[in-house]
Amino acid sequence: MTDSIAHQQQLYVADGLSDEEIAQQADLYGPLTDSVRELIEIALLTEVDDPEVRAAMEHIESAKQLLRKQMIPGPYGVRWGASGQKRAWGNAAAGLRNAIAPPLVIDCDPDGRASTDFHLGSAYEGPAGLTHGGVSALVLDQVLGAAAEAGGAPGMTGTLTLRYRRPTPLGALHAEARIDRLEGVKTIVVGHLAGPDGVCVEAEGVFILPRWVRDRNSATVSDPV
Ligand SMILES: CCCCCCCCCCCC(=O)SCCNC(=O)CCNC(=O)[C@H](O)C(C)(C)COP(=O)(O)OP(=O)(O)OC[C@H]1O[C@@H](n2cnc3c(N)ncnc32)[C@H](O)[C@@H]1OP(=O)(O)O
Repeated sequence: MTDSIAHQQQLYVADGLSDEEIAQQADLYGPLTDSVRELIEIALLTEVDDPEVRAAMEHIESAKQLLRKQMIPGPYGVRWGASGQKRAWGNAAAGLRNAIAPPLVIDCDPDGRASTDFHLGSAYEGPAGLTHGGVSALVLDQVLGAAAEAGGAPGMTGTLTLRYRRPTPLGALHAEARIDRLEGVKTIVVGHLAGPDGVCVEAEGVFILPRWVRDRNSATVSDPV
C-alpha cells in the first residue's frame, strides 16, 4: 500500500459521536462558517477607506488568534458518528465547516438521483458577472458524485466531461444528476447545471470505487469471521 493511500484511509474516521453531539457541533460551527463566507463577500466588495480597512483587519486578526487556540491537525476528512451519520464537513462544495463551499445542500434519492438549488455570490465570478467555469465543474462533480453514492455505487471521479452550453449567471442556480448506467466497477452519471434561462452546463462523469476500497470490501465479504 502506498503512503498516499494509507494517508487517505486515516482520514475516513468513525469517531462515534452521538447524533446529539453532532447537532451541537453543527449549531456551533455552522454559523461560524456562514459568517466567514459572508466576510469573504464583504471583503471582496467593500469600498470603505484606509482607517476602516485597518480597523477591520485588527478585528479579523483577533478572531484568528481566538480560533487558532485549538485546531484539528490536518484536513477534516470524512467522519461517521455512532448512528452512521456521515460528516464531510470539510468538503469544498458542500462542507458545513467550509466557508469556501457555496454550500450545496443536496437532496439524494436511493434510485441514484441527486439535485440541489443553491446560490452563487460574487466570490464565484469568472467572466464578468458570470460563474467561473471551474466552479461549475466543482458543483457538477459533487452532485454527480452524490447521485452515484445515493444509488449505492459510489466512487472517486475518474473522468468528468463538461459541455458549457451557455454562460452561467451568478445567483440562484439548480443542478441535478442521475446514474445513467453501471459498467463493472464504473458508475456513469449524467447531469446538468441550470440558471433561470435553462441548462448552462451538461456533464457526464465516470465514478470508480478505488481499488483499495474494492479489495477491502471483497476481503470483508469473503472473511467468515
Ligand atoms: C471512497 C468513496 C468516495 C465517495 C465520494 C462521494 C463524493 C464524490 C464527490 C467528489 C468527487 C471528487 O472530487 S473525487 C476527487 C477527484 N478524483 C480523483 O482524485 C481520482 C484520482 N484517481 C484515482 O484515485 C484512481 O485513478 C481511480 C480511483 C479513479 C481509478 O483507480 P483504480 O481503482 O486503481 O482503477 P483500475 O482498477 O485501474 O480501473 C478500474 C476500471 O476503471 C477504468 N478507469 C481507471 N481510471 C479511469 C479514469 N480516470 N477514467 C475513466 N475510467 C477509468 C479502468 O479502465 C477500468 O475499467 P474496466 O477495465 O473495469 O472497464
